[in-house]
Amino acid sequence: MREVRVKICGLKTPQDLAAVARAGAACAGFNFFPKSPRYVTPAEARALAVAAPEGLCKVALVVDADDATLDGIVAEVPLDMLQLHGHETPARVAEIKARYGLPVMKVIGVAVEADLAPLLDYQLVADQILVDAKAPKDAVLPGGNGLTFDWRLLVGRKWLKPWMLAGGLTPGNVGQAIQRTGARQVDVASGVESAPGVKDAGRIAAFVEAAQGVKGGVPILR
Ligand SMILES: O=C(O)c1ccccc1NCC(=O)[C@H](O)[C@H](O)COP(=O)(O)O
Repeated sequence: MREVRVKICGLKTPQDLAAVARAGAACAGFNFFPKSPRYVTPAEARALAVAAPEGLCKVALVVDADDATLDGIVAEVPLDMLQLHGHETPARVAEIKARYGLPVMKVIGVAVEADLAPLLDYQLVADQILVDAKAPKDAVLPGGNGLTFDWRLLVGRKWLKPWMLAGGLTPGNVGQAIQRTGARQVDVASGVESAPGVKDAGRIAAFVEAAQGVKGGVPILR
């Protein structure tokens, strides 16, 4: 069975990038949501992206971004994927994919089974799906809140596109999350930090090791 791919989201410094590369993560995420403690400007993200080792997938996280914002990011930062973490409709996902010619990963926030209803429509237009915990109504951030959701909602699901699991993952629970859901890709932001927006190289290494050390990855049926 192939290795679990890990994405570490919200990198801000060259030290973060070095830790991610050293740990053997597959993807690095740059966060362009201005209210986030993980926010980077396009210029800051560019400096990190150009220094990234070959083969590290560079992902831009945006939230309901308009064309002007996306134009600025895509023109400045060498990217491999766009992560849409807002309320983008399937039509908007298709529009962004066509406009920039980059693979697009659409995020679905999940708290209850009904939240998974739009999955089919999004799988028809996006290249990948990221299943994350749904942010509470009063949350400032639509993601990166360190919340988990009921992983049993994913068990036995048929997927048309590659998908990634996120939401409250940590070095301590990622192995169990992979075993319970059968995820082959995982994403983390706050679970590898010492404070909001401050990545911890030791936790990054421990997370990747825990994710890649899982044997079997067979979903446990309800
Ligand atoms: O991390 C943020 O600050 C953030 C802000 C706005 C939208 C999304 C955001 N983060 C998304 C992620 O980094 C992850 O994909 C995901 O939400 C998991 O976060 P966490 O539970 O902290 O691991």
